[in-house]
Amino acid sequence: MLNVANLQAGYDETTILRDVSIKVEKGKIIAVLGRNGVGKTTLMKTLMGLLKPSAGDVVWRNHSVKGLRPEQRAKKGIGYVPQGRDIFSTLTVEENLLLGLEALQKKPKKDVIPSHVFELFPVLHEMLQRKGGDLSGGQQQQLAIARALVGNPELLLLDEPMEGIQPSIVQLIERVIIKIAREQGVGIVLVEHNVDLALACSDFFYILDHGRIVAQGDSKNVNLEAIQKHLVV
Ligand SMILES: Nc1ncnc2c1ncn2[C@@H]1O[C@H](COP(=O)(O)OP(=O)(O)OP(=O)(O)O)[C@@H](O)[C@H]1O
Repeated sequence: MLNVANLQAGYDETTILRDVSIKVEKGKIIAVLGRNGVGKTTLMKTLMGLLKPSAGDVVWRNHSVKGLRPEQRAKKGIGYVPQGRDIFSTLTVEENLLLGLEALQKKPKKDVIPSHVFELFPVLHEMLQRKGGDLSGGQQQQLAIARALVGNPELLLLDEPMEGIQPSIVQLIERVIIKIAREQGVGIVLVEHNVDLALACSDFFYILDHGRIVAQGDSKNVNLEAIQKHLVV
């Protein structure tokens, strides 16, 4: 589904990502691991089109999306939940969710939030009229993921969705990620600091170090000792 080949990207004159190649198959969860500042968010931004690569290609369903803007990529089925949630705090939960419809290729005649989103995150249904900014951190994170799901993505980019969230919500988000991958065939790229958590809910992992992929493999068959040197500070 997603084929990233020899990607190079960064900010102004600074190159951060070098020769990064990753693949994401339908219904598979890919974890991207690495210490602070190694380029995980830069990779996500480049996949979404917020940063322009200086070399390499991003191929989505057999077509390069390198020249497409973020909203064009969203319409092609790529959903993005940035680090730090990024919900609209002055809009209600319902208004935030309705914005997710903008990502649909064909907008429905009537603006309706698909009910499966509330099955995954029941608390959002109870809080439809509450302002986004008045939700707890965990609720805001659920709202951010739910808003991306309203756009019916086939690929979901999640940048540290469990960061700073209480364990029960972490478990809920983990269950949701696995469910949408297995049942809806959504491919997922998950950036996550907690190695145990990332490996437990992913199928395949990549480790970034200084902007390069330095290790990769099957998440269920990891030599933890071998990867530790890329992860400990
Ligand atoms: N807007 C920017 N302009 C210039 N440099 C940036 C910018 N954003 C990030 N960087 C730099 O790019 C490098 C990679 O940052 P990035 O946010 O991709 O790392 P990360 O692996 O996601 O880190 P973390 O785990 O802390 O979120 C860092 O050295 C960072 O300082």
